[in-house]
Amino acid sequence: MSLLVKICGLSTRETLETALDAGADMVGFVFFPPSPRHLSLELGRDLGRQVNRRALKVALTVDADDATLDNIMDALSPDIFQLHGRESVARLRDIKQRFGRPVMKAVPVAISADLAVLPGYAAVADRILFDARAPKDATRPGGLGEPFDWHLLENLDLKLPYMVSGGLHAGNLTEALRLTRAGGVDVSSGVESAPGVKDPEMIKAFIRAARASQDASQELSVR
Ligand SMILES: O=C(O)c1ccccc1NCC(=O)[C@H](O)[C@H](O)COP(=O)(O)O
Repeated sequence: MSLLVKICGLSTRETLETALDAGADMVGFVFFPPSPRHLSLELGRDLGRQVNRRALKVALTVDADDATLDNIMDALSPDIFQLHGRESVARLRDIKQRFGRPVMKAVPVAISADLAVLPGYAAVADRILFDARAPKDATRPGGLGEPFDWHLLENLDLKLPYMVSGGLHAGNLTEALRLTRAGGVDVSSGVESAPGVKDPEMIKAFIRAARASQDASQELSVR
């Protein structure tokens, strides 16, 4: 299974094109007004068209109601909904049934007890995204550029596909993958020159590093 690479929080045509050209598997679009990466529905529609099936479109929301999700569905037609709030297992089930799209549930991690939510979510979600738990005074639950202790996932036994995120960059993603054995990596701050400002060279460097890590892991597995 090849490593999935997600570039999240894209908000311009140029940097979206860079991510697609560099081979991102997933491109994430944030619909959460307090975020510096928040997109209007109009921009989401425009960027969504630009993707043109070259990657999976991920719509990122936080405790969004049905009307908000309806609007995002109409504008972006996401391949995956990434639910990054306090959405319950029942809410995940509702969203899957209402929109007929896979859902990726973000699970905030700071201590091992944070993993207690996994059995419930794993019964409904299609994929899990492990992210660093945001500080209590944070203005958003993700996209903060801080890692969590990847050792917390060392003994994880999860049948569901999962990604690791939180403070990743080209220089640390290999270690994150080694410790977590995640099937994908997700990044936002680590490819930005400033909050919400994606850097094309950093995007390319991250994807190069992810592919190099994937190749090295595959070489080891065939020895
Ligand atoms: O990116 C945001 O601004 C954001 C806002 C609200 C909820 C989640 C958000 N991002 C979620 C992501 O999938 C990020 O890629 C993930 O948290 C990693 O972010 P970073 O640590 O900045 O790489």
